[in-house]
Amino acid sequence: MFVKICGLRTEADVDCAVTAGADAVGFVLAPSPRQVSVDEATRLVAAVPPEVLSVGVFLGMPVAEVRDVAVKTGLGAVQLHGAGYAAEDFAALADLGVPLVRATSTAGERVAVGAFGEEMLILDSPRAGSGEQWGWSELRGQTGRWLLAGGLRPDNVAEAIETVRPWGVDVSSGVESTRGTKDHGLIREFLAAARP
Ligand SMILES: O=C(O)c1ccccc1NCC(=O)[C@H](O)[C@H](O)COP(=O)(O)O
Repeated sequence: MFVKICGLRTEADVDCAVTAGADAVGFVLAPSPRQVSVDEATRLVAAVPPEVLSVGVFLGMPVAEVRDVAVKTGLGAVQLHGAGYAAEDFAALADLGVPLVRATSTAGERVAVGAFGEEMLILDSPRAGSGEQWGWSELRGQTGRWLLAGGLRPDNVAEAIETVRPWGVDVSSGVESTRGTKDHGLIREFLAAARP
């Protein structure tokens, strides 16, 4: 089970997630209680070992700017949120050689782009990063490399995996003590629950 822990803001967060076994860590470069600056992201990405994917999360930033940030920070993947990005935006980024991940805020927009060498998809809640659950228990037949996101927590992730059988899972709110502040115990609990 591929596990992404998103919204990390400190080196201690990165160390905790990596040590607990996360396959990917996310840094939010968009308005959010978890937002980090480009300089902070550069410092955090440098703390991520090569076997763990560092994902930059963007919402609406012009793709030329996303490209510059990806190059400057050394991000391993770019997660473009929302429906505002067109196919040509991905083409503009593809020559970066940076895997692209497009998150969709509703199960209806099943947009997948190349990532991790293969197509990848994140099916998220209508309000990304909100901690809100959505109708993922109704999801059937989704195949390929896709992550389930939206309202996951240590106490529901095992059931979500059993019900929906995703390729991976992605969490932010469910491993926080307060919005924007990661709880390292919850990060460890989530990873243990996702991989019993
Ligand atoms: O996490 C945010 O604050 C955020 C802000 C703007 C766009 C996307 C954002 N997060 C994207 C993620 O990948 C989250 O991990 C995902 O939406 C799950 O969030 P949560 O329901 O809080 O676990």
